[in-house]
Parts: sequence; structure tokens; C-alpha cells
Amino acid sequence: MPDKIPVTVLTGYLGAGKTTLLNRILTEQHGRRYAVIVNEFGEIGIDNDLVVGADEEVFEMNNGCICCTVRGDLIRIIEGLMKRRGKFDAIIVETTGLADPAPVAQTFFVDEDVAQRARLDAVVTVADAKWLSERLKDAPEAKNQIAFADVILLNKTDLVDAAGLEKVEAQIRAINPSATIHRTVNCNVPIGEVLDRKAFDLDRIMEVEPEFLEEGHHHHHDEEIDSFSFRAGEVNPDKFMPWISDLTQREGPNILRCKGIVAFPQEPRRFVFQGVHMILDGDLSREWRPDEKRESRVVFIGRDLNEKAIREGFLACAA
Ligand SMILES: Nc1nc2c(ncn2[C@@H]2O[C@H](COP(=O)(O)OP(=O)(O)OP(=O)(O)O)[C@@H](O)[C@H]2O)c(=O)[nH]1
Repeated sequence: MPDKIPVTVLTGYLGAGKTTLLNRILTEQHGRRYAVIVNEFGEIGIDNDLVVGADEEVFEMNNGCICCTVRGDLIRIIEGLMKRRGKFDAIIVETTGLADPAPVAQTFFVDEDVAQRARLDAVVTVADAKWLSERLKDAPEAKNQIAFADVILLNKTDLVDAAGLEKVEAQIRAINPSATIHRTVNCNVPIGEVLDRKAFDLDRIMEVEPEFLEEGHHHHHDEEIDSFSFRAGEVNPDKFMPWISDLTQREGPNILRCKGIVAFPQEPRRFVFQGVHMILDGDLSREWRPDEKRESRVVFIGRDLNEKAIREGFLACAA
């Protein structure tokens, strides 16, 4: 029987830096080939588009959270991949920021076909040094992601002072005393520290969650969190820029995450923006391909957001 394929589960709350880490892994010269499975919360697949696709194959799983409705998809994708062994050396699964990692990890033990052919190498959690403390108060998923981690990247250390870092690291330690913690900016960790760790420890997980190996999963997502996405054609940058900047300043506390790919008239490149609460980043990225439809897509995830007002505001930016 050939060796089992190692699988890394990449988790972390909304906007912590999972895609940043994934892109770092995929662009680094390491001589290994990865198959990547990306699960995204929200109807329009944007993450998939932001992953630097070199030779890697990226499988997208939308319309649901990996730990709930689409777990069957995960099993099917992995089984499909197993038929093409030899084309890649390892699998990376990026979960949505709202996923509970337990049922994802459980798949590798409970589903027999998967368990025979793949092994969970490690759960790697990216934690946002600026926002984790807040999320530990109001988001159970954020706590589970820390509790289940074998390796934790305490990321965005550039946004927090030394005392703040000590405090959040102590909170992490209180939840998970055994994970290796790396402090990072833009997830700048040597790749060997996150991949091929042989770190997943079932005994430890059974202590965290004694029912881990039992079938049946009752993960209730935070009902207050809404996600909506809108599409438009080209948008006018002179309208769009002030709108998005004003919206994130005003509604920032409620916007857990926003991101989008936007088409400006006469601009050959795609404008990509990303936000976490009030912090907004945006830049022109690669050129639109000739076969691509020049459309603008935006996603907002948050609490108590006024969907109608945001939709109207966005559509009013049309070029
Ligand atoms: N200041 C700062 N920004 C960072 C750092 N790492 C990532 N970011 C930014 O944070 C934003 C979110 O990063 P992503 O990698 O897309 O986060 P994610 O966890 O994949 O987000 P979701 O998939 O939406 O949950 C982007 O604008 C990044 O450029 C960091 O260390 N410092």
C-alpha cells in the first residue's frame, strides 16, 4: 500500500491571513506539488481567484461551510484526487473563517476510504493578533480553531504592540498549551514549520473533544452573521473609492470581512480590495484575461449590516 497523502487543514477566523499563507506556500520554491481545496463562505467565489494559481490545481467549494453542508463534497474531492495519485505530493484544505475545524479533521478518521488513503498532517491556524481577543469573546469558532491547532501563526504582529502580543499569546496558551506558536507578519514563517509536520495528535484532540470520533455533527453557526455578495459591470473609481472607504469607516465595527474584485473602465488590470473591520487594503493586480468577463464582484460578511443600503450604494457606483 502506498504512503498516505499528507493533508494540511488551514484554518483561522475571517481575514486572519489564511490566503496570505496559502499564497506564500504556493509561490515558494520547495519542489513539492500541492492540490489545494478552498472552501469559501459567500456565494461568489473570490478567494479562489485570489490564490496565485501556478501549476497547482485549486478546487473550490462554495455555497456552504466545509464543516456542515459541504463535507460530502470534501470527501468526493479527496476521493477524486486519490485516483490521480502521483500528480501531487500533498493536499492543503483552506477552510472558511467560520468553520469549526473539528468535523473537517474528523473526516480523515471517520470516512473509511479517506482514512485509508490520506492522513491529517496538521491543523494550522492563523490568528489575527489585532482582533483575536475580541473574537474569543463573541465567536465560538475562533476558540475552536485555536483549540484544535497543532501549529498557530500569530499573524499581523505589525498591528499590535509588545504588551498586546503578550496578552493575546497568553490567551492562546490558555486555550491550547501544546501548539507551536510563531509570531508572523504576512504569515512569514519557514514553510517547513507548517507543512509536513506529522503533528496531528489524536490523543490530544480526544481530550479537547471526547466525542471527536463519533458520527454526527451539530455545529450551529453564529446566526447573527450575514454574508452577501453583489455583482455589477464596470464601476467608476471616483465613486467606488470614496464609497467603500466611507462604508468601512462607518460600519467597520460590524464588518468582519469584505473583499472584492472590481473592473474600472479603461483599466486593463483588476482592482482587488480586502477589508477586516476598519482596515482596508486595495490595489491593482493582474490584467483581465481576454476570456474573462469584466465584472465587479464584492462580498460582505458581518453582523447587523444593512444589505439593502450596501447593495444600493454599490450599484450606484456603476460606471
Ligand atoms: N497589517 C497586516 N495585514 C495583513 C497581514 N497578513 C495579512 N494581512 C492582510 O489581511 C487581509 C486578509 O488576509 P487574507 O490572507 O485574505 O485572510 P483570510 O484569512 O484568507 O481571509 P478569509 O478567507 O476571508 O477569512 C488582507 O488584506 C491581507 O493583506 C499582516 O501580517 N499584517
